[in-house]
Amino acid sequence: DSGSAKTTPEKDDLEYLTPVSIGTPPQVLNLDFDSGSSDLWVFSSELPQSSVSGQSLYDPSKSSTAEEVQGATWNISYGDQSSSNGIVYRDVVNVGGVEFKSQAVEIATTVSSQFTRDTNNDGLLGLAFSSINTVQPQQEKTFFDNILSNLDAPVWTADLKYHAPGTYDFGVIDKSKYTGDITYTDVDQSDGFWMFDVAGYGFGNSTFKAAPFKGIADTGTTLAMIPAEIAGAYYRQVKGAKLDSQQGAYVFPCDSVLPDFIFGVGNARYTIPGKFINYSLLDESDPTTCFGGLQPDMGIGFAILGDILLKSTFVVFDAGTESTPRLGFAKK
Ligand SMILES: COc1ccc(CN)cc1O
Repeated sequence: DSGSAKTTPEKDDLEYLTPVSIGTPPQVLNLDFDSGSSDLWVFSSELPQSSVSGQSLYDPSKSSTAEEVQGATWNISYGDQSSSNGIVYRDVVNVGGVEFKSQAVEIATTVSSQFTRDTNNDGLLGLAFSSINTVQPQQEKTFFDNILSNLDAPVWTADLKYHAPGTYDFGVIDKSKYTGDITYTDVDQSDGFWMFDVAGYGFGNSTFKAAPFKGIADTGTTLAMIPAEIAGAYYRQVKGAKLDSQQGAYVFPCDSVLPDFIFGVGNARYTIPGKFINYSLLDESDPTTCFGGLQPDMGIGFAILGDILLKSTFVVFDAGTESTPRLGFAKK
């Protein structure tokens, strides 16, 4: 098997939403594919109306193939302090033509306000490792883990774009989506994430600094949260940039010309265009102050390489066969 699904950015590339068919007849929900978590959960007919503001709802009672997983519950919280929880069904799930007949579909009975306010986001499809799936008492597998043995190649790929639709592919590495070679690097999955070594960094006219740091490839995080000293050095190159203490984030004049940010994987070097790092207005009411796409990580011990970084490359999430999982990066 192999398949391809179009993924479409919300405003400012806040997140990328991908249509997923669930149940019989198919109910299509737009989910946020998240390589930083491992639960497939959806807005559902079991939610109180006060928690729903336009999202599409999965209703298991309308699916002839839905089966409740008796006694199973889930409860998840994310880095941005948002959270959700509920109960579990199994049903057929189809992503870009690749189908799994008994995927755990975690239906929300509670969602935090950030999700209620996120009106086009109907839930998340986790693509980190199944070891951090939150279903109890019996942990469930991610969609990728479930389909892995049927895929032509043990991979999924992300081709996210700046302010434009991209694709998530399963089971195939599409040569038309990248240029040059793919550079692979080993993944340490012990925390359940796609964690790898960034070989170093550079920006503007500085020379590349071979100062490795660990990071996770996280399609479900908007920005790139990097070691604080690197973020500080980057924004010192931007006239008028400052660390907004209230936000704990760097802001700068919107007309700033931001330097490109170079990151290394192995011997390869990739460029995040400065344009991507001029992420958005800080506040719709102030057109002069903008918010950076590179921000300091919160000292959690690893960087969170989200969409700002990922969208500048073609990324292969490779489960490996006998060997360890690995990540591949290519220019595009
Ligand atoms: C509030 O919205 C979200 C919270 C957390 C994640 C996962 N990083 C994705 C979201 O769309």
